[in-house]
Amino acid sequence: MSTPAPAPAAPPAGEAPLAVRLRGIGKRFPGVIANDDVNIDVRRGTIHAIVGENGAGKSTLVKILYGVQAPDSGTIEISGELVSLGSPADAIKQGVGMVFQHFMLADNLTVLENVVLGAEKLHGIGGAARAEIKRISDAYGLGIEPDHLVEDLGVGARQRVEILKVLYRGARVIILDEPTAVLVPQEVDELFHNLRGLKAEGLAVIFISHKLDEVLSVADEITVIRRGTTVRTVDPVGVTARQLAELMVGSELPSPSTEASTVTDKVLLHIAHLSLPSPEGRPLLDDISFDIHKGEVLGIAGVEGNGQAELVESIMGMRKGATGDVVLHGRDLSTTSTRGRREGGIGYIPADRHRHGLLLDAPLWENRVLGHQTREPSASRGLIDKRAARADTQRIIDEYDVRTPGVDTLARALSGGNQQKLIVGREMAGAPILLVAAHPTRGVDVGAQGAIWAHIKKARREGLAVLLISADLDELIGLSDRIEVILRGRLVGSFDPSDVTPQQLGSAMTGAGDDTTSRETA
Ligand SMILES: Nc1ncnc2c1ncn2[C@@H]1O[C@H](COP(=O)(O)OP(=O)(O)OP(=O)(O)O)[C@@H](O)[C@H]1O
Repeated sequence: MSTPAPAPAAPPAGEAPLAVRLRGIGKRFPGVIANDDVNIDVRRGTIHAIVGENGAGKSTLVKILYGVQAPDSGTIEISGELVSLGSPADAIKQGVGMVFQHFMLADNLTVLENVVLGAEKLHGIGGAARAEIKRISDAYGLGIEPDHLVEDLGVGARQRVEILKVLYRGARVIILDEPTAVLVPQEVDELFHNLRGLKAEGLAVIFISHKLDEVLSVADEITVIRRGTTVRTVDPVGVTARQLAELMVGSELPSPSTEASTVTDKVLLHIAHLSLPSPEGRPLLDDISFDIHKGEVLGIAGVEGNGQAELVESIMGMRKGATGDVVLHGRDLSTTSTRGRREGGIGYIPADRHRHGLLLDAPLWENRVLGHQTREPSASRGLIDKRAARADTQRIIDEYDVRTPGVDTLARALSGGNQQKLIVGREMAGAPILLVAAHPTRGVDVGAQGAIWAHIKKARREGLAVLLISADLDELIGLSDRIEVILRGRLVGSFDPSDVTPQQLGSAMTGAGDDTTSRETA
């Protein structure tokens, strides 16, 4: 798909040749300019981070570079050659690969099967493919075994399989979309070690992240995008996270404030002996008991896949087969429907906003009503009050700074972080007694994250109880009054957030130092 290339410009002395040059990239959606004159140079052998607020246009830009979306204007050069990328297949042909945040691996297949799927022509599906996987794994220190089943791998290893898959297809430019969002600190270190290995071999790594400290520790260059336009590309040396954030938002950030505890002795949520069997035998939840008090935030730390999703869904009445007591404010809800639990006063921010949180093809005001069909202001006397729902949606848009043309925009058209802000605003709107929040700020930029924390803290001051699940350990430590660690469906340790480091939590989460570390087989 490449058009005749102009002669590549000679690289300036002392600088590596360009892997990618984006010039004047523009992309519009109805009512929104997602990219407007974006210019980025990415050199070979470097790690290049892209940062910006929610809705700034980062995903749109990398989707254009990966051939998922066509730009309205601008040019893309790969290794000095002008290219036209009509599809991901075109991008892969040009040596551009992408690792998405949601892994796309089939659990019940082996690493080898996953890697060769769709790329059988390269090295077949047998010995040659296996040898190539081993070669790549060794060359970049990925530690991947071709014959392991993907379902037996942890999150970090799955991500390395995704990276290997892209390398197997010959990528020289690798794009990663928020790769650290699901990793514990130790895994982040490993990933960064791997990324440095890729760059040492002359590859270019482009990654999007909202975690500015991480960006500063690993990137060679950082491009800041604001409202669709490149603000500047900076050298991380000598720049602070705060300065980066200020470049992102175009103004100074308020300082974060710490707050005194508001925990009372009144129990609002009482969970006793909550268990959930799995079809294979090993319980998904094993005899979990805890209380959350009025004005208390209980944080749950755990490596993804250790029961936190099941815990939340059991408390919300979404899991058949769960046993044990769920008592809210003295009322036994153990056999009550999900709707009944919500009406009883539980606000719910689900982990998977696309599956449980939003109707993507419905406008924002209908999404405001979702799950709140029977309550004011979206309903009165049992009927949906469209006008009130629209007005309240506009209030959420204003208060939570949801970047969108208006209440009639489809949820699908919002950037990930802005979808999340809408959900948080909706769930807080019902004045819940208890907020069950799974990853409330996942994919949300630092400014909006601070705003969501402030909303949660304010509600906590007013007596809200919160069950907080988060993969972001700084968030858990900063918001919680108490942290419990979940490992293989059991609560295995309790920590005081004022006295624990992310590294200590990370160790407890992986079971490091205790003899239950090895994975039990079902
Ligand atoms: N398919 C689409 N239809 C309409 N609007 C869209 C579409 N995709 C993105 N947008 C809009 O384009 C803008 C940029 O979105 P994009 O997803 O690129 O932002 P982002 O910087 O990746 O944000 P986040 O950090 O929240 O993921 C947003 O205003 C978004 O609402």
